[in-house]
Amino acid sequence: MAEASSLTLTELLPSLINSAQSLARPPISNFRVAAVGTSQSGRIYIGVNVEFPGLPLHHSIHAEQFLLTNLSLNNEPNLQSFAVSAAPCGHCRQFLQELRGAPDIQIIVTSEPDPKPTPLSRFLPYRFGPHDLLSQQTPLFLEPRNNGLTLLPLPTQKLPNGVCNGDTIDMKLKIAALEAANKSHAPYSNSPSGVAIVDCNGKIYKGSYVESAAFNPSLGPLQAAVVAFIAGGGGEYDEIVGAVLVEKNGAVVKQEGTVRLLMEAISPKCELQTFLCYVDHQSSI
Ligand SMILES: O=c1ccn([C@H]2C[C@H](O)[C@@H](CO)O2)c(=O)[nH]1
Ligand SMILES: [Zn+2]
Repeated sequence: MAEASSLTLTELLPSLINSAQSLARPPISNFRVAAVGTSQSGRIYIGVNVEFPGLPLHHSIHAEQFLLTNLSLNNEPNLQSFAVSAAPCGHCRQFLQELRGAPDIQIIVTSEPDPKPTPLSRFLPYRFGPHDLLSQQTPLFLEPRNNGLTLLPLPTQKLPNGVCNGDTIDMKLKIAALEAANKSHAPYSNSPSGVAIVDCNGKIYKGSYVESAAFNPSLGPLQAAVVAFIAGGGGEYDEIVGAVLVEKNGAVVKQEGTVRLLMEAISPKCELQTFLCYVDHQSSI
């Protein structure tokens, strides 16, 4: 499309915003936000906002967070530029800092009178970010990582109340959740986690927890799995019939309670099981 209209990929992105907006799920605000971005691979990804009635607003997914999660699900190594239907909020400007080279990401705000690519550094000068807390060597979000987690319990491990390591849930779902936890970007708390959900057709969607250096804009693992569900063509949330959360034994950040809360709000009949995992130091990078 870009070639046919003699545009660069970045210049093409605004023309995709309207159709992407139709995928937003904002039953509280009725305000549809779409973000459409491209990576160095030249593929184009969308993001939309998602709101959950019956829960506090901080459970919402912003369009820009959806876009970054979508890039991660597709193993894209970076985000070059994106168009967005309204100016990115402070929370999203902060969340974008998790990417290496964040200041150079080009943003086009299509609601502006004269939309043109503007670097993120103009939207958020004096940035606080991963460089304030991590060493240069720590992988950032979208960079390859393996948290080296395994489901094998230590022989002396006693499981907390309500958590069982039984085998009633499909092994495939459990392995998918472990894979998601191994990809989780949680360098600030060292508490990676992942969720896998399965719909009534047996299709599995994975979501990895993503932390922000500023903590509050972090995105939970079930939110990330919901992004995979929507981006993967999922319909109503009550089609989600099974879910597994994998989180680290003894982690300082725990997801169980919050994941259960969100799951009960979107698909009350869905069975959710939590499994603890352990670090295998030999396989972590
Ligand atoms: O940068 C922003 C700002 C707002 N929203 C969404 C969040 C909520 O669903 C709605 C109203 O704030 O718009 C985004 O997706 N991105
Ligand atoms: Zn935002």
